[in-house]
Order: sequence, then C-alpha cells, then structure tokens
Amino acid sequence: MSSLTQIIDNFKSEKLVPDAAEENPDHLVISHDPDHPANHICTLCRAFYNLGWVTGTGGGTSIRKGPHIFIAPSGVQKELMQPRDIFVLDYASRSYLRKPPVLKPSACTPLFLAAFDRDAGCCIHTHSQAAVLVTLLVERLHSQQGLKASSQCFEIEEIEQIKGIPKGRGKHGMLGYHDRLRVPIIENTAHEEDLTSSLEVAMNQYPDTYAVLVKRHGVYVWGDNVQKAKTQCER
Ligand SMILES: CSCCC(=O)C(=O)COP(=O)(O)O
Ligand SMILES: [Zn+2]
Repeated sequence: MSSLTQIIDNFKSEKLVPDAAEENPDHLVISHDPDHPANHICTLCRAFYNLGWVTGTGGGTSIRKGPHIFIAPSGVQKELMQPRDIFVLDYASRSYLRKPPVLKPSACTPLFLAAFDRDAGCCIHTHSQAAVLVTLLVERLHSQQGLKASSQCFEIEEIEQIKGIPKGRGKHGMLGYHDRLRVPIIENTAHEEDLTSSLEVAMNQYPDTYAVLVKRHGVYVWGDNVQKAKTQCER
C-alpha cells in the first residue's frame, strides 16, 4: 500500500474524512445491474401499470436485499419512477439510510414490513380490478348467506393457476390442482397504513397465505424473493 493511501485510510478510519458513501447515500440506489432492487422496483411498477394494477399513483412494490429495504415513494405515478426516487431503510434499526428530497415513503411501508417480518424478500401491492371484484363478489355471497363480515376469505380449487402457489411458509412444494387456495379478505380503512394491524391478524390466522385481499381496494402479495412475489401476484 502506498504511503499516501495509508494516510488517507488512517484519516478515514479515524473519521477525520467522511466516507463518500456516508456523505452521499445515492450509491445505494444507483447501479447498472437491472436486478438491483432500485432498478427492479421501477421496471416492475412499469409492467404493473401496463396491467392496470398500479394506476393513478396507487399500489407499489418493496424489495428486501440483505439488511436493506427498498421502498417506492408515496403518491407518485409509479410507472414513471426512477431509481433516484427510491427510499432505503435499514431493516434492523428501521431508520432511513436514503431519503429522496421532497418525496415521502409509500404509505404501504408498514404493510410491506409486516411481510418482511414473515421472511418475504418482496411485497407487491396492487389495485388490480380483478382483486377488487373478487372482494365485492365474496361480500355479496356472504351477505346473501347471512355470514359475518369479519370472517371473509376467497377460496378456490380446481384451477390450473394455483399450482404456482407454494403450500405455505416452511412447507415444501406447491399447491396441487385439487388443493384449496384460501386468501383472507380484510376490511379497507381510510388510510393505507391503518390496514397494518388487520393485515397482521390475517397473516396469523392464515399462516400459509402469501396474499391478503383488501375489500374494495386491492391486494398485497409477497414471496420469498422478487420472482416468486411477481409470479404469485400474476396468478
Ligand atoms: C390513490 S392511491 C391511495 C393510497 C393507496 O391505496 C396506495 O396504494 C398508494 O400508496 P402510496 O405508495 O402511493 O403511498
Ligand atoms: Zn392501495
């Protein structure tokens, strides 16, 4: 090591010169790798917009990579986001390592964290019209049958697509064609973040689920990694 490098390193280790990384956390979101979470969130949200899932600023995606959680900003057109717009949270301390100026982190953040607390690697929230329609249909069926609103759940079997859904957390393999997929439905709230406690209750009541429907709103889907969350959401 040259003596100059050594002097610089000594200065850095004594914190006499701040690391460039400490001064400017942009390195956390700037990468040429398309699979870097900051790039991946933007690519996924553009695709989800084209499916009609995140229109009108609604919905979003969050990815966990190592100690970091990457989160989209709130109230922006999700299909137009750039990596520089992405927030980075330290999962352990729940403190922000990078906050883009002016923007606020997604209102879905506490719900995304509930999925990460269940070992998810990615959580996707959509306002898919199919998801909203399912919640309306189940609501109608329940009221026709005089059932309690608090116990609503979408159940389906003998449909090819459920073969792409894992049996459950800690369980080996995927559901079979004749298995029954159960997706709990929670009541909507006026503010997204207020959904957190009922989402957590549903996650505990249905420990095998990888999705929770939100009545008259949309769906949260998570998976062990980005690919699994995306494909499970598409089903
Ligand atoms: C018009 S969207 C209302 C809030 C909402 O449901 C949502 O999913 C948006 O979350 P954001 O990430 O934009 O805070
Ligand atoms: Zn929403």
